Amino acid sequence: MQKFGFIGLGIMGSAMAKNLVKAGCSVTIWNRSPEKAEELAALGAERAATPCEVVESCPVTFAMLADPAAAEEVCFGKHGVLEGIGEGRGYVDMSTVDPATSQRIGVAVVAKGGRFLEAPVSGSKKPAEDGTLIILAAGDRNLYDEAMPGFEKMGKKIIHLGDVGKGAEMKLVVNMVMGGMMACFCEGLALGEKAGLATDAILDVIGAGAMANPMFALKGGLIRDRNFAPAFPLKHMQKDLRLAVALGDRVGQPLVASAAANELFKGARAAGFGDEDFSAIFKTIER
Ligand SMILES: NC(=O)C1=CN([C@@H]2O[C@H](COP(=O)(O)OP(=O)(O)OC[C@H]3O[C@@H](n4cnc5c(N)ncnc54)[C@H](OP(=O)(O)O)[C@@H]3O)[C@@H](O)[C@H]2O)C=CC1
Ligand SMILES: O=CC(=O)O
Repeated sequence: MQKFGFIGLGIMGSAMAKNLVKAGCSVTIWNRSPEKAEELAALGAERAATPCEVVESCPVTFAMLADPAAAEEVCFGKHGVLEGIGEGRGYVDMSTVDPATSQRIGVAVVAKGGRFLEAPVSGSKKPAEDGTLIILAAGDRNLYDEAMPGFEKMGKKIIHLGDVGKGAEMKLVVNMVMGGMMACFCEGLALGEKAGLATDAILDVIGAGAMANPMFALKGGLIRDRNFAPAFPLKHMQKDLRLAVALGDRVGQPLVASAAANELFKGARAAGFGDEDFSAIFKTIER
């Protein structure tokens, strides 16, 4: 039986870990808020008391955490990953973070004798539930091969992009595009509604042409129905835009539209919509 650890059981992590358990893997889990581990424990996952305990007891551990601060706390904090990682053990951080955070974690894990891979994912709650994520791995090749049986239960497309940092960069590029698209989409819907056009008619026209895409098809109806239940929390999209804009600074790429989208998402967070779906940017735009 394949054995994996899983740290971080939020919207994404709980669905991903569930797919490992359902596929018959032995999975040891930890989440900061213990109640989120209950459903998985009922399905047969083993609970650990700390991240340290998870990595100590598993050859390969996956993590899916909110942001750079969370990823660092779980790695460097008391009873964290670094206290348990030993010779040859693997740590695969699937959280969306900036390349520098990922590299810091990777260097520390390797210094303790462990192996490190970053593997952020593209695809939201439903693809996580369906095991159809796109996994953007980078780092230790042997660990990539060893983690593959786990990846195959979580994703439909798994790629290795090079050294640690490249997976994070790819993820930030993709999500920056997604955030900008959502902002423009919501402005279009709000403009159309104020001009007296029916939302269904706008969605129908967009869906029939070159701009048709699964995100607009899914989110369009939910925005029309004012359903902003979180699949991808708005606070995480703003974090991704912030990190993408910082990457633009670092490499000297102007990001005029994306910086504006970041400001919109910052405003939506300040308005209290951070825990709603990122499509709740519509509520800030329509006011
Ligand atoms: N939702 C989505 O559609 C997608 C999300 N992502 C990325 O995946 C990651 C997880 O997203 P998602 O599951 O939606 O987010 P959630 O907010 O649902 O879950 C975040 C997880 O991080 C944990 N966490 C936060 N802070 C800390 C901390 N200081 N110490 C320990 N654990 C902490 C939370 O623990 P607790 O339960 O205690 O709060 C929880 O397990 C993010 O980086 C996000 O950007 C990537 C692709 C799609
Ligand atoms: O990060 C979000 C996603 O849908 O991908």
